[in-house]
Amino acid sequence: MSVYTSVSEAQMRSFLSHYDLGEFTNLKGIAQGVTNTNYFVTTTKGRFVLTLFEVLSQDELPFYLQLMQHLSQNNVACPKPIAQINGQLDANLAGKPACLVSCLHGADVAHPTAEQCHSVGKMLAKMHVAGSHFEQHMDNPRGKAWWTKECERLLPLMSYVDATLLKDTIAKLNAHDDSVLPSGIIHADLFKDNVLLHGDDVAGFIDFYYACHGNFMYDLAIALNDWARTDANHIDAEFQDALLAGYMSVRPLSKAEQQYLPLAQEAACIRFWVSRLLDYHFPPAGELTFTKNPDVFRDLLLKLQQQ
Ligand SMILES: Nc1ncnc2c1ncn2[C@@H]1O[C@H](COP(=O)(O)OP(=O)(O)OP(=O)(O)O)[C@@H](O)[C@H]1O
Ligand SMILES: N[C@@H](CCO)C(=O)O
Repeated sequence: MSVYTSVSEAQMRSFLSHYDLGEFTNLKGIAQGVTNTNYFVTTTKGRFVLTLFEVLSQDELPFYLQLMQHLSQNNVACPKPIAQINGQLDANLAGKPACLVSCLHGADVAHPTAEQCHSVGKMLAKMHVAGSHFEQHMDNPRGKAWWTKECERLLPLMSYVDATLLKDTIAKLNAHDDSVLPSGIIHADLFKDNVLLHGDDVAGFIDFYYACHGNFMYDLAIALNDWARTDANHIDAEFQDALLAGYMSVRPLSKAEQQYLPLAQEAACIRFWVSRLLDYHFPPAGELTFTKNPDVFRDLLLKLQQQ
């Protein structure tokens, strides 16, 4: 369950008085999701999603909401943030930073088809193109500096073999100059549970809260490592090709980007192997997350390196 913060109808009615969304009709907690509290809110003007942020601070919210606003205004499928009557996108409810966004008609899928992978690739390319004229900047909070620092506390807790794999791969990635590759706003967490699909079409990307600046191929690699990964934990060539073809139908990849793909996929493995190991060994106080299996990305990394 993921309604960590309860909201009463009276609180909701008072909250809605700051919006031009008609009268309150219904409030329903959303069971999925791990980090934040989410509700479906229905008013006489439609259905919306209310998020109460359990980790992000009020100051951090405007970047992500303005980014989603920019992307949705540029035909990228994602929720549209709803502004208050005073124009502000971020709000506060029950003592938590909060926002209302449009409700998308779709659902996430655990086992996508090749057609769905194609659509996701196409929408990711549209996002990269549209993000290139978003004027704000955000450094990647989970980039090279982060994994280099964080691996120091993980290495002593790992087997010799795993620690060597982690250390050597990080050294290889850090030695590679990826700053010359095309870059811009990336989603940086485009796993299957962060895309709502409607049939073969993308209803919307959600969860932009790791979005930042980075190279596009790395973003594509994060998506490939989840969308094309089978239950047996290997990359399915048909799904990978479909996602890449969808992407390239909007934004062709340069030769340098194509050559970088295998390394980008290793980087994407390291990013999530490290964050999952940190969640496992050092669960944050007031624990809200449940740990996803870190070994998946160690094993995928090994397979990629053996190819
Ligand atoms: N704009 C939206 N329209 C429709 N449904 C949405 C929307 N945003 C979120 N949802 C639903 O709420 C669920 C939880 O959202 P989300 O995955 O963003 O949770 P979170 O806790 O904020 O993030 P995470 O689980 O990645 O930590 C989604 O799986 C989806 O079913
Ligand atoms: N998508 C991440 C969790 C959220 O960052 C993972 O599967 O480890």
